Amino acid sequence: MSASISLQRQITVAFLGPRGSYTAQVASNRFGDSVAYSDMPTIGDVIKAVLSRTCTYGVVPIENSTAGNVDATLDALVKATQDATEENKVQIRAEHYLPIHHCLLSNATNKADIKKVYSHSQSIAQTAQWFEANMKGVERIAVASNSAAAILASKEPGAAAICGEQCADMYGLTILERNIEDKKNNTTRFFILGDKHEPSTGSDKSLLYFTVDHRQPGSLVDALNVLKTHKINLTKIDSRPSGGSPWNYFFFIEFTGHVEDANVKAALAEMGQFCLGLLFWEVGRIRGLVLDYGTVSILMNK
Ligand SMILES: O=C(O)C(=O)C[C@]1(C(=O)O)C=C[C@@H](O)C=C1
Repeated sequence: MSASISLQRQITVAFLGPRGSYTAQVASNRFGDSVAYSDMPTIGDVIKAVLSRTCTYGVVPIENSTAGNVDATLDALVKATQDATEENKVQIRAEHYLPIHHCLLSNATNKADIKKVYSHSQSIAQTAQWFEANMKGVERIAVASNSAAAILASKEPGAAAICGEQCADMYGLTILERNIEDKKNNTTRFFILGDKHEPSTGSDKSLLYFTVDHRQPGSLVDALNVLKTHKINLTKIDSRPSGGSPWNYFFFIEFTGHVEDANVKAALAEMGQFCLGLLFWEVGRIRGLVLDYGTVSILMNK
């Protein structure tokens, strides 16, 4: 066996399982056949597997074009940066966009026999109008993933799942409807996570989170204004409850640039004075994850 193959065999990729999830599809698109895969019951477990080095890489959904953020991922990324040590960190290695076309799968051969439908909460939200128009009043139950929903539907008469068509053969289900997503360009963005990031390539994105003094008028504007001064382009902003006192928030920002770029370094150092309550990561009271636009071959050569 060649050295490079034996090296690749040691690579393990964690994904939100069971087999057949969209996250599994992204993992397979990015890493192919020569790595080992490990399916995890929750998004938090995928991120923990990367942090603990049980797995080399992890794949998690971050947002959907119809239903918005996957909050479980944002929350678990915060937890991972808080649990990180100097040696063990989680970084975002790449992003991946997957068009999502949901099917309705069941043991039943007729939609009229379906009494309940399992799926991930994201997929329930992405098909809400279709259900209103076509299966009004049928109970929908959120479970940990779409493929977990397919397994439940395969064991229960009168149950169905919203999931990808790949689950039909895998779990012996019939495709009753295809393309039931409300928006035809429905797309989910995923992060590929690893233990470190690439050096700056000149075409990177970064994700930071921080909190500000909420009693101080303009504190968020002050923090963001630093990015403007350094000509850093914001691509996304979100907030989540900080988990500490009620009505305090973590702000998440994505911007084009890399933590090693001179203007980003300078901006983060300045932003520190407007941010509160977090331990230092690279600079200031800000924690950050660099989102590399690395290709999978770069990832696997590491
Ligand atoms: O990977 C899966 O199949 C999932 O169940 C997760 C998930 C998500 O959380 O966004 C992934 C993509 C789809 O947008 C719907 C659900």
